[in-house]
Amino acid sequence: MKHFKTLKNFLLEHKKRYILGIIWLVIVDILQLIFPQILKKITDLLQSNQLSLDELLNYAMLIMLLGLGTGLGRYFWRIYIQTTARKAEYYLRNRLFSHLQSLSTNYFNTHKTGDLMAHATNDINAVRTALGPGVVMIIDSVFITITTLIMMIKTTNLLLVILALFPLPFLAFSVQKMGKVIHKRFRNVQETFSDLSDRAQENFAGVRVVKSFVQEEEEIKKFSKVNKNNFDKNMKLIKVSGLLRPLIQFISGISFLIVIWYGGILVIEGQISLGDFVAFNSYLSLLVWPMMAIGWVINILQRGSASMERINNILFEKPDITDSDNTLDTINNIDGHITFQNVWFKYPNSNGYALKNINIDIKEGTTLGVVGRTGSGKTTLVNLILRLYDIDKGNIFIDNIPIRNFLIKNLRENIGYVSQDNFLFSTTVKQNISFAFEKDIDDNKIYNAAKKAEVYDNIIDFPNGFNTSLGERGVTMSGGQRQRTAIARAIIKDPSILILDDSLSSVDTQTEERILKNLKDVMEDKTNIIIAHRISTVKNADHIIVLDEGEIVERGTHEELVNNNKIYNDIYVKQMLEEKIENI
Ligand SMILES: Nc1ncnc2c1ncn2[C@@H]1O[C@H](COP(=O)(O)OP(=O)(O)OP(=O)(O)O)[C@@H](O)[C@H]1O
Repeated sequence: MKHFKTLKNFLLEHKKRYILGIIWLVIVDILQLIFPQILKKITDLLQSNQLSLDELLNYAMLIMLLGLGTGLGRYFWRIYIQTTARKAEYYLRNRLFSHLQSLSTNYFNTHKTGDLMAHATNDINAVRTALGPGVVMIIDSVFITITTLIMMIKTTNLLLVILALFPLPFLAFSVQKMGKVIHKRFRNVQETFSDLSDRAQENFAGVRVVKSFVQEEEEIKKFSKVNKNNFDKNMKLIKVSGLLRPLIQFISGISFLIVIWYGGILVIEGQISLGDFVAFNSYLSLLVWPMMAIGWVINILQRGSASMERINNILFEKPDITDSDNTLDTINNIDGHITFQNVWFKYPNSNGYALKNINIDIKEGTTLGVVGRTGSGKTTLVNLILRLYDIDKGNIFIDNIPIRNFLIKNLRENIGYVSQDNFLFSTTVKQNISFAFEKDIDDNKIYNAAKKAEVYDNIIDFPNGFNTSLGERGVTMSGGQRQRTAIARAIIKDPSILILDDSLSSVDTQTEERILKNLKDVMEDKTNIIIAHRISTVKNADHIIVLDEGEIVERGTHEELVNNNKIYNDIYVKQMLEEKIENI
């Protein structure tokens, strides 16, 4: 149970609700124990012909009141305990999500999204079940077992109690064992169901690929296989879960059989009254539930504890990239002078260096162009400026201050980054462009950014203009439209440093020219880094570097590099030729 320590503060804060819930639970149990005593009284009075109609009515009223009290009590303990368990679930899920947000990029490279989703759903559910039904079952079953046993002994004799209880531990044992198997099989069903929905979802999302490759039949076969797997796992589950109830009835039936046989003899011999016999049976049926509950609760607590341990493993994970003791939280504004000094960088879990001995000086207000073959280290270079990763050797300075001395939040707020994947959220176009702002901002600012990024005309053609939803339930943007929306999202921040990572690759050369012309005044007072495969994108940069296998192999202006006659010129000549062929 030590894993639940993480919830110590939450539980202390909510202990009052738990205590109130437990009080109601005990009240319900006590009321349940009175019921067999009334039955005993009625039976004995009936047998001796001493019960008047009025008295019978009184007893009936009493039974009704008891039922009402039990119902009310059950409602209240549910309100106190179950709602607190739900609160714990809410608290834990929020805590897990905000902790995951604080973890570094590399954590998400090494952990599968599906696993993280499982922690956020299955594991948190298991913890909630332990804190809700788990707590109730333990207290309820212990209290009811002890008190019922006392009442049974008081009502009849010890031998009858021992004989009647003899089969019940088997009940607890079977429920515990079968519960384990049922849970395992249920998990298998859940897994196959998630395979099933993954396959269906992928197929609908990739319907164009499926149709263009004429793979419909093949996909139907594959789906049918996963569906069959789910069906088989469900069958396996039903085989065990269907057995549980008859088994419980069988084992408890043996107890009742013993009571009827031996208890009957005691009544015939006059050692106990008929009322005692009826009350005893009633107590016995009260005991069946706690015996089952003990079996269940062992599994629930074990599962809850294992899930809490898995959640703790995430909660105790420390982010790799953090603010250091030398952080200067007073620097809010960055001018944008970026210096790389003998920088070496290797990705975690990777053998070779992705960047080797990089030296660059990008003066504020200037533009650096970065070209190079795919995999040469261009994106890695900007990842380091954003501190998505920390360098292994050398120094990176911004405004002559080591990059680690900036608050990460301040550093990133001063950078407008258009990433290569141009990820957009499934919200409206407006919300995507104003993503960096917590509050609503002036619509004109959004329109202006969209105009600068040359996407305004496309957006106003969408069904709801800037309020159009994107993603599965909205419009699907073309690659070029996505790129330009991502540019608008970055420039609206008016950052000191603007980074465009291959952000104009999906637009034609004329649109590219227009965007660059529009961005000219945006870029004028900023430090800009433009990564591109196309020379036309970077040719006007103040300084261009060529990366190859993590090293800077050429540097200079466009004219200097063309005259150099090396990699840059090769790419340039090839692209000029391609353009000429296209224009023929
Ligand atoms: N998270 C990562 N873990 C390990 N290696 C990585 C990771 N990201 C990139 N790399 C490797 O680092 C090298 C540089 O990658 P990078 O993405 O910087 O190249 P790039 O020049 O931007 O390529 P492209 O033009 O295709 O975008 C590549 O060999 C790549 O495989």
